[in-house]
Amino acid sequence: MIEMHDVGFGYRNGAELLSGVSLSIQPGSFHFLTGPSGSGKTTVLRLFFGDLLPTTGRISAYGQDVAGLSRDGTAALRRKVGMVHQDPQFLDHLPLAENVALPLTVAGRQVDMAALKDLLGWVQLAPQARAMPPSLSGGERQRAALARAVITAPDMVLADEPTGNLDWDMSMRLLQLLIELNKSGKAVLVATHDMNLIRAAKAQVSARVLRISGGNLQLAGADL
Ligand SMILES: Nc1ncnc2c1ncn2[C@@H]1O[C@H](COP(=O)(O)OP(=O)(O)OP(=O)(O)O)[C@@H](O)[C@H]1O
Repeated sequence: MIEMHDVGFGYRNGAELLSGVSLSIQPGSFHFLTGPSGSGKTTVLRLFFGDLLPTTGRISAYGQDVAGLSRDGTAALRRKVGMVHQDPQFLDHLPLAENVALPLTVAGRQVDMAALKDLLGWVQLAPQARAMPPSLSGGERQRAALARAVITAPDMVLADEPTGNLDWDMSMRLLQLLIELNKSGKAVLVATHDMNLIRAAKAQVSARVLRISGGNLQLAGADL
């Protein structure tokens, strides 16, 4: 459904970071994206999210070239692709529940309060629904970001180092949520350098592990 075709990318002020990257994300698939710090994991996710455009090559989403999308088209793509950023940001003056519902409210869509309550329950944040973001712990922020990423019922969830600052127990809770999303049919793509997280996931789901190396993607070995 979302595909990179021979994509090259470099930030304006730097050398080419990615070259000849081709990757197809199929419905219901689970991918990990790994590689050293600075290799371009976040950049790949941002390209899939329509946040960056490739310098060369093409990204197609649902049969359409992402570079040709109008503003409304990009907004529509972002409702189909949920993104959990590495360091999720919230509007600090709004309670958690309103932050989670924001992708719907900014799109002028009705918020189904029962569904919002269920979603907060799913990420185990129902008691914090009225809490203000600055009072949340790191694990609560990551779970809130995941809830916000899936409130538009996307087909695909991108997560950038979602367990980066979490202890092992909280990392496992977050991983279970991602696995549940995948089992419900969503494609999941997780950028991480945590090999233990990848091993724990592979014990439960069939996941492909891709490594960025030399600006390209390679299938990681079976040793993981
Ligand atoms: N907005 C930007 N402008 C210029 N250079 C950038 C920008 N964002 C990232 N870079 C550079 O691009 C390279 C890849 O960054 P990216 O964040 O994609 O890597 P990463 O693999 O996700 O790293 P990490 O594991 O440390 O999060 C780095 O050298 C980074 O400094």
